[in-house]
Amino acid sequence: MTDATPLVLESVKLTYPDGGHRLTALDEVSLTVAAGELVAVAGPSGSGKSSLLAVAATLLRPDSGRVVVGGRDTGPLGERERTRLRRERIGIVFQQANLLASLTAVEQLLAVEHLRGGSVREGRRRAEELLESVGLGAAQRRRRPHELSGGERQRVNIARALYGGPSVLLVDEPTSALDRERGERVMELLGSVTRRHGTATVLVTHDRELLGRADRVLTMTDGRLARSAA
Ligand SMILES: Nc1ncnc2c1ncn2[C@@H]1O[C@H](COP(=O)(O)OP(=O)(O)OP(=O)(O)O)[C@@H](O)[C@H]1O
Repeated sequence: MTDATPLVLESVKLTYPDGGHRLTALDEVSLTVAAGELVAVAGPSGSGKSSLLAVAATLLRPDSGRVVVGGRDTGPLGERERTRLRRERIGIVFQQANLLASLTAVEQLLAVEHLRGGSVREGRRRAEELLESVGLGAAQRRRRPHELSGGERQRVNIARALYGGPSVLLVDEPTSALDRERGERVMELLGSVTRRHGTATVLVTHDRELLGRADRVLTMTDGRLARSAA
């Protein structure tokens, strides 16, 4: 493990094809996130928030600029190395909890262990502990996604993202499917998870009311990132 800054984006530009032109989704975006820091990125629909996460997750390559994870410039890495880096360093929580319908909560996490080629017995203990730490009781840990509430599913999703011990946690609209109270509780959880696990966490949302738990709030407007006035 290195103690380099977990996540640094330097002058990142990302464009998509748009008819005969290119649409600029990220316009010279720079961002540094320290271990144990929760950064929230707010901004209207289409401003580039998901694109920011996709680039930080090394799922998309920027047109220019650098994405540095744990001190390592990801630009020169091939696809296989990027996949390994993601598996070892980056936890991703998508908008909808994309859990596998036939697996219990514990098994969702064990599926990650399986991908990593690790020990299932060790994995089971870790899965139980992580699920407990995000607030899921023993009975809930045995349930399949359709037997859990939206907030509980999102907790499973967060526990699964933490399973590999990531130094970077990227979270896309974690509360969009939840009512206000459950949304606030998930935000509270993300704050405590960030501190407990020491992750560099970036959370994007269009919901400004949920930003109170963040250490820093940034605003995305037309692909540009700026410190929020409020
Ligand atoms: N694969 C793609 N191809 C072309 N254009 C895209 C693609 N993905 C996103 N865009 C465009 O890039 C811009 C930024 O999109 P992005 O999804 O990053 O915004 P967002 O802030 O996450 O929006 P939302 O809050 O609605 O999820 C938008 O104009 C969008 O239409």
